[in-house]
Amino acid sequence: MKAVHFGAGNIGRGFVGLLLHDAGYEVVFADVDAALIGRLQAADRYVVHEVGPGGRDRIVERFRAIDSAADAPGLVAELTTADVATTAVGPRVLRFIAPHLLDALRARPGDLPPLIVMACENAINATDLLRDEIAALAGAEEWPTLAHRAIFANTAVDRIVPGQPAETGLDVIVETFFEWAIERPPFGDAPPEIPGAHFVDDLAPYIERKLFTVNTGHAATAYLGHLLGYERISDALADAEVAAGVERALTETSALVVAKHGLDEAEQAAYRARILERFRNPELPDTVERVGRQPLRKLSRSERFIGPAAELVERGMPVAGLLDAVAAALRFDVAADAEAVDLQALLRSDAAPEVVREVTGIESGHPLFDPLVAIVAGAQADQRAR
Ligand SMILES: NC(=O)C1=CN([C@@H]2O[C@H](COP(=O)(O)OP(=O)(O)OC[C@H]3O[C@@H](n4cnc5c(N)ncnc54)[C@H](O)[C@@H]3O)[C@@H](O)[C@H]2O)C=CC1
Ligand SMILES: O=P(O)(O)OC[C@H]1O[C@](O)(CO)[C@@H](O)[C@@H]1O
Repeated sequence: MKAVHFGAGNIGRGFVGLLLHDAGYEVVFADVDAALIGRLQAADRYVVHEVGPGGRDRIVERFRAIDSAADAPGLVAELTTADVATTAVGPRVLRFIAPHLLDALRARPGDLPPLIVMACENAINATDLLRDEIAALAGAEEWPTLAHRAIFANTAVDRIVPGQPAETGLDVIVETFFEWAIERPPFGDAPPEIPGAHFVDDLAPYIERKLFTVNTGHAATAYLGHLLGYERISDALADAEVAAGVERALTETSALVVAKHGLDEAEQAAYRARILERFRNPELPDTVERVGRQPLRKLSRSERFIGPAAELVERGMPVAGLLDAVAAALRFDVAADAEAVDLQALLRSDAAPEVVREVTGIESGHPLFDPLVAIVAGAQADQRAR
């Protein structure tokens, strides 16, 4: 069995690659980072170090690696005969993966079972986005002749894999916890065997609960923590003010997922508490800059802040905690982060209502519009005063 995995970064090596390896797949890592691919090609194993209670070392072997920028034909040849293709590259990179998958589906021999495609990104229905990119490239005439050569399944992935210190090389430090939920219906009666993953009939409650609890909470910790000058996530959450701000935002998103998906309120409260414990793990060298990275993506319409806030106000439910986190995100001024730089430039150049439309996708007339305009105007005033 062979799996081609796009993105040999933190989640690629520390989570998806590990679980596919443990499921018996030969993993072929594909990445555009030539140096990283070179190191993987030169190695015959790497270690995933789980830190925290019960953590142990896990060995990954039997992998190969291919430079997807330099050797597109080689990559397509690997994909053409693969059983599984996964990604962990970031939702905005999926469109660059699509052409490779399209070429592989074109070349796929008719006697092979469909290629299983799963995007493992922090985004709702990321695999559907990838499929739509491939279908658009193929066009309305060709796509129906190719679609049956692949099975597209959405997934929700959860494991904190922080930025890695340079001295660890290919090895990866991860938390012990992980969850990989995969939607079952695309597979009919025969889902692939991936111990460690679980198959669910309806992914929506899983992905929304995960994105609007883990990712809302983590990013809120990063933005509120950055505002108070913290570098590490665990230190930020030890601050009572940050912890209270995160708790307010998560109380709101919890109310939404409970109301929308009929989740048990006590169970959701326990899920939330467990997650905060994970963020507090002092052995995870995680930073507010990594967790807050790409604020424009995180402030976009269906993401972890605006997505739940929009639904909450539409239901007449409170959003003050989420709005405080958004206000902090607007002050995430980090020179090394291209999106943070763009966000600060936008705050300097555009009027507040325009910034709200461009960044959050919320239009005037929506009940969230005026509160967001006020928050943006506040961030602009702060910026001018700095
Ligand atoms: N790190 C974490 O704790 C978690 C991350 N995720 C999600 O996983 C995805 C990846 O995140 P990380 O692993 O943290 O990022 P990362 O930056 O460590 O890894 C991404 C990798 O993708 C590669 N890449 C970029 N463009 C590419 C392309 N066109 N083709 C092939 N490879 C390409 C990069 O070179 C890099 O090695 C993101 O969507 C993130 O939201 C999800 C859950 C947890
Ligand atoms: O690129 P993003 O969305 O910040 O993804 C990384 C996030 O995913 C998580 O691992 C949660 O699963 C967080 O640790 C981390 O902040």
